[in-house]
Amino acid sequence: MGDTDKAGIVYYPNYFKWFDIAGHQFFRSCDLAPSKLEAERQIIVPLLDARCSFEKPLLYDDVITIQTTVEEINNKTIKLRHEVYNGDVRTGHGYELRGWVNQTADQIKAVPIPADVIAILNEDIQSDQRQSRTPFNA
Ligand SMILES: CC(C)(COP(=O)(O)OP(=O)(O)OC[C@H]1O[C@@H](n2cnc3c(N)ncnc32)[C@H](O)[C@@H]1OP(=O)(O)O)[C@@H](O)C(=O)NCCC(=O)NCCSC(=O)c1ccc(O)cc1
Repeated sequence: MGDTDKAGIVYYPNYFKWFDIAGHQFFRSCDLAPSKLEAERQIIVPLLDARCSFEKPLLYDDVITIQTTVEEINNKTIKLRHEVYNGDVRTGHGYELRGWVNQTADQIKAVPIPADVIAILNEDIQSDQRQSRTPFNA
């Protein structure tokens, strides 16, 4: 509701907010919750790059679903692909590139993604099982 303008059309920055929420949901669904990464590994996953293509309008009262999958695993970054659906109709898609970054009192530095995390993320690439589907009200 609060995500639309007076005419009832969704305001575009909301897509990036939904991407952020869906990305966090995705990491939680893989047992890689950002709060856990920070507490247990001193790792944060800041956004380095993002993109969105807007294909169809979204209106007041539409209930949307975000489908999130791993698009790329690089040395120190992960690219998540997000697709936004209103029912069966895709209204937009894009990506978030997140860094795998060690944060200590002294420094913030990207570091190589460890093998156990690569294995978890590869499972997502190879199967449809771990796609996070997050419903929102536009
Ligand atoms: C994250 C950084 C410290 C990494 O810097 P460095 O340690 O020098 O790493 P590098 O420059 O070598 O880059 C590491 C990798 O990222 C890639 N990279 C870095 N920046 C970019 C951009 N802008 N686009 C694409 N790729 C990039 C780079 O190519 C390297 O890739 P691979 O090695 O091939 O995997 C620095 O890039 C930075 O501070 N960037 C700004 C991040 C930021 O402010 N984002 C805005 C939102 S903040 C946020 O999202 C957040 C903050 C805190 C949290 O707890 C959670 C989230």
